[in-house]
Amino acid sequence: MNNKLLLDNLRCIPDWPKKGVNFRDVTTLFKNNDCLQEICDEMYELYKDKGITKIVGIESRGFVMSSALALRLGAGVVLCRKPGKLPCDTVQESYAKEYGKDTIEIHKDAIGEDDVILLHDDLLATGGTMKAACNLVKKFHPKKVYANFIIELVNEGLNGREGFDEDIEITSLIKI
Ligand SMILES: O=P(O)(O)OC[C@H]1O[C@H](OP(=O)(O)OP(=O)(O)O)[C@H](O)[C@@H]1O
Ligand SMILES: Nc1ncnc2[nH]cnc12
Repeated sequence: MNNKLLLDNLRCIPDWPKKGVNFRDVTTLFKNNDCLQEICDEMYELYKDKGITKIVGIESRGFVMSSALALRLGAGVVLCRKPGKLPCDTVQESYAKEYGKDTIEIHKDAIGEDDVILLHDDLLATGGTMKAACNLVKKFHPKKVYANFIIELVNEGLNGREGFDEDIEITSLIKI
């Protein structure tokens, strides 16, 4: 069920960063402690029994709740970053974006075969970023991979949930 507190506090900016895009600005949830608590509580309920050992936060808005939830779950945090930002050896994955290509990367020693991974980002639009992150994490052969978003865009014809591997369990807190 969609959460009224979160929906009421989420700012939407029409035509940003370009005409036709309704930008869902999660910073208006992050700045509000009631919303932050609510997001953390809901995520905790979803994942408290899954044995999550590491949360992989996707740059940059995925970093915020990753660390809050990791502290609550007793898990670690791994940063999934845009290229050239991580200082040590990395494993990379490239993916197609609306215009051109992009790449994300994770430190080579960040994940092991015993890990149960929760990937987290603020928002699912086309799903390109998260599908690439799933492919990247699978290169480490963890025991299990989950994916979570605060916001899932379901009414814009983007079909972001399509194309994920079937073994990835996906959740979102609010669907718009
Ligand atoms: O489902 P998709 O179509 O891949 O879009 C979703 C991605 O786009 C946004 O990030 P952005 O690239 O704006 O990066 P930022 O968080 O660093 O601003 C958002 O935070 C997701 O990571
Ligand atoms: N509509 C949207 N709002 C916020 N972030 C996005 N990333 C991709 N599409 C977005």
